[in-house]
Amino acid sequence: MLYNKTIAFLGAGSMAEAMISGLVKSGEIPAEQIVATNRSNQERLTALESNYGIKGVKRENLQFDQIDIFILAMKPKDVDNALNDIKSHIKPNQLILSVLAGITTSYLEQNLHKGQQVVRVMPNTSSTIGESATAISPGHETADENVKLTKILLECIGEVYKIEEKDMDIFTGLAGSGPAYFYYLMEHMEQQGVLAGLNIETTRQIIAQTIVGAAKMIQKQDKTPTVLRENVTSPNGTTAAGLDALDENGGGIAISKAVEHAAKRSKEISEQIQESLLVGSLK
Ligand SMILES: NC(=O)C1=CN([C@@H]2O[C@H](COP(=O)(O)OP(=O)(O)OC[C@H]3O[C@@H](n4cnc5c(N)ncnc54)[C@H](O)[C@@H]3O)[C@@H](O)[C@H]2O)C=CC1
Ligand SMILES: O=C(O)[C@@H]1CCC=N1
Repeated sequence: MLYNKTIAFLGAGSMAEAMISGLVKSGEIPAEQIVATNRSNQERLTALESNYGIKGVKRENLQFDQIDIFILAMKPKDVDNALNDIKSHIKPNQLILSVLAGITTSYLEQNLHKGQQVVRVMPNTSSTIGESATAISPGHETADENVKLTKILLECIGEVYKIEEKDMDIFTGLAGSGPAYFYYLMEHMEQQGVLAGLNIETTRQIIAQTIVGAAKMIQKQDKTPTVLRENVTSPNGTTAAGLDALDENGGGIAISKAVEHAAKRSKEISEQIQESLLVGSLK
């Protein structure tokens, strides 16, 4: 289903690169069938070409009729310009995936053709190594075969969860932004390792393996995080001392707030974009 498809990334930043890397590494789609374009940074396109074997194409040279799947990968604030730009070049049956935080399928549908095939997608940067947790929510008129195609494509870069669009904000707070929370945690753990005299590289690998191990315990066993946490925690032992410090310093609340605020920001972006559309239509 995938092997003959051509894919164009509109936007060539971090997220596009993560997806390109994962797709190319998967071997499920030939690199030369992947195209990336951006506003004007030719150097960036050349780097993507040489690193992944894909084609970097200037926007004015993009052959829209040769593309099966477009992936919108610009910042949410640039979506208006991007949709205006592509609308006259695409057909309603061409599949548009959008990875933009907060941009709803309704918004995409309102700004593209009637019956436009759209799917909202939320990957994360672990796409780079095929380990993303990616959500998909199809548009109102998107055919089942296109949802299936989207799922097959995104399974090349990790696990795919089909969710209701109303849940996209919380998914973004958990998984789209999620890797950053773990990196933040790692930065702080690393500082302590180094402060105690460990070599930074060794410390980093120790922490990474600890996180991988904990994550795999959840994936491979039918046990809750609470049970697994309790198994680590000996009465009056080292873990209890660590967890007490987390509690005393608002660790749990901080983590909850991080997810809550990221989800809230995703919702806010939707509202702001929708508002700007309304203002535009009143002009
Ligand atoms: N970075 C991440 O971890 C994740 C990002 N996203 C979403 O991915 C999108 C991109 O994020 P990043 O890659 O981090 O941003 P970035 O700033 O690294 O890249 C944005 C790219 O879009 C290009 N661009 C802007 N307007 C354009 C247009 N009209 N046509 C073609 N290209 C255009 C820019 O030149 C740049 O190459 C955002 O909407 C974000 O919400 C979603 C999930 C995770
Ligand atoms: O920070 C952002 O807005 C994007 C969306 C999810 C992860 N990065």
